Amino acid sequence: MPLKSNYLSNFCLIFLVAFVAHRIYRWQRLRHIPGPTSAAWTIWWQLSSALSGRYHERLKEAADTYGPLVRIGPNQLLSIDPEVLRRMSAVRSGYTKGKFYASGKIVPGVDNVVSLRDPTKHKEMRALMAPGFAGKANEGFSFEAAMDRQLLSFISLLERKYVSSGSDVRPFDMAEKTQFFALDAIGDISLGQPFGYLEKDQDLYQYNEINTTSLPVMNVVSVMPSLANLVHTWPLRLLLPKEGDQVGFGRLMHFARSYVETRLDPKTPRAHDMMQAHIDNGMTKNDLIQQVFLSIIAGSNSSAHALRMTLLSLITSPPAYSALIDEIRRASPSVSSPITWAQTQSLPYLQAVIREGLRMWPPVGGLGFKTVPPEGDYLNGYFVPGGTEIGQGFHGLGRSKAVWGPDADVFRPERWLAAQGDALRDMTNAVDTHFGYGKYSCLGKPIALMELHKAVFELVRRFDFCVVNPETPIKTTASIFLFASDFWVTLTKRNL
Ligand code: HEM
Repeated sequence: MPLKSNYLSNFCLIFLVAFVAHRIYRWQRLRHIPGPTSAAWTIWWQLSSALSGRYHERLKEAADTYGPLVRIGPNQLLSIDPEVLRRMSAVRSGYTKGKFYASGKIVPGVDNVVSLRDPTKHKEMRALMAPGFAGKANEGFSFEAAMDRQLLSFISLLERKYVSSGSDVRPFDMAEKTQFFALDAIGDISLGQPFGYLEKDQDLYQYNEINTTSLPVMNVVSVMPSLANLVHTWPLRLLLPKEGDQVGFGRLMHFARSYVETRLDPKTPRAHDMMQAHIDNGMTKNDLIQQVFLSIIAGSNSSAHALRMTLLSLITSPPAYSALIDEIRRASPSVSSPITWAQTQSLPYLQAVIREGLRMWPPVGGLGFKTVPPEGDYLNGYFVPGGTEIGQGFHGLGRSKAVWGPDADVFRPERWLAAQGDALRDMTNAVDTHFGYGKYSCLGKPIALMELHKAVFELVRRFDFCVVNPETPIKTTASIFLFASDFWVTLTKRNL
């Protein structure tokens, strides 16, 4: 018996020594890179920040304190340097997707373009998707016509139900309505039909409600990617949404499957939408189902948040708001209704507003870690060993005083009009990193930019907005995407 307990205590001792030695080894690998002290030892700093709902702000504070390359975990760094972000994702870069991307898997065991970490498979999937998202297909498949239909439907909803006049005051939550618009727009563009959010003016199948409660879970999984595999195993997977569910994500899964089966049925007539381009390009049924999920999740949360934060910034910045109204007033008689994408490109103040909104409020909160190639790399004066993971700090970059100057926290579209030459090019490159870059760049960027330019122009052309709660105009939470609620506004008709 004493012999047995001796074995056990020796085993425990060896385990403890090995554990401590491993921790010390991990700590010393990156000890030359500054960061919060506790972050260097465990992932608790990341996890507690992610759980706080203010992860983006905690990361920015860390970068403000420690510099553009900051250690946020035992093997994790964060970069807010636009050059580093571009270097990591450049087409020929040796960096690859980090473990973070496991959190992008939507259905257990099935990869999509976001979760695919193998560089060859990811490249092949992007090639399959590219024609559906490409500018040429945009024309052929009338992306702009679909966007216009849903923009007019959005305006019609606001005119029908929410115009205030005199003592008839009709406050409404613009956070919710922008989500409805973004969902119907991406539905019409990618699936050839809107989901009906704008027509019904309600959260169909509680999708939004469940979306906003499950995104924080994805956020935690993104900090602890091993959880992604764990939650997909029995018995935890019994808690995950299922196709038979009547609400939320399970309902979406059922919709995606039956929608794709109908589209693949030889009796279904050909359509003019992104899905048709994917079918024509030879995507499998499983890949097509993933496209439906991606369109809804990646295509609605980000655009909706960018739109609502740009609107909020505008209506709470009187000089910018009046300058945009002036530009719209001058342009109005000569542009179509809704304004075309091409016409928006001749309105410098509108373009400056959209860039400034994206700069200050990047809608993607997930860090999209990339793994440093085996030979290591030199970044911001530090040697970073191979295998280190580096996250993309979009919020910190958008507010970096080193990049934007001392007024980085101020919504001032004029900065885009004043800049010229190399300075303007650097600013544009920096804000563009909010869409990712190179081999990992956002495939929906042209759709998002079209949506933002058209919607801001047409909303401000028709309505005057006012926040209802000046003390807390909106509530936001950081997760894989930033999301919002309680953006209470009133609007009155404007005739330009
Ligand atoms: C303002 C709006 C948007 C922003 C800021 C944005 C930003 C991003 C970012 C940061 C990434 C990841 C880059 C990385 O992994 O390093 C991404 C990927 C992606 N986005 Fe967007 N996005 C927006 C709108 C959209 C829309 C409307 C769609 C349409 C469906 C879309 C589809 C995608 C897809 C498919 C990917 C995966 C690309 C890949 O892994 O190769 N996004 N986006």
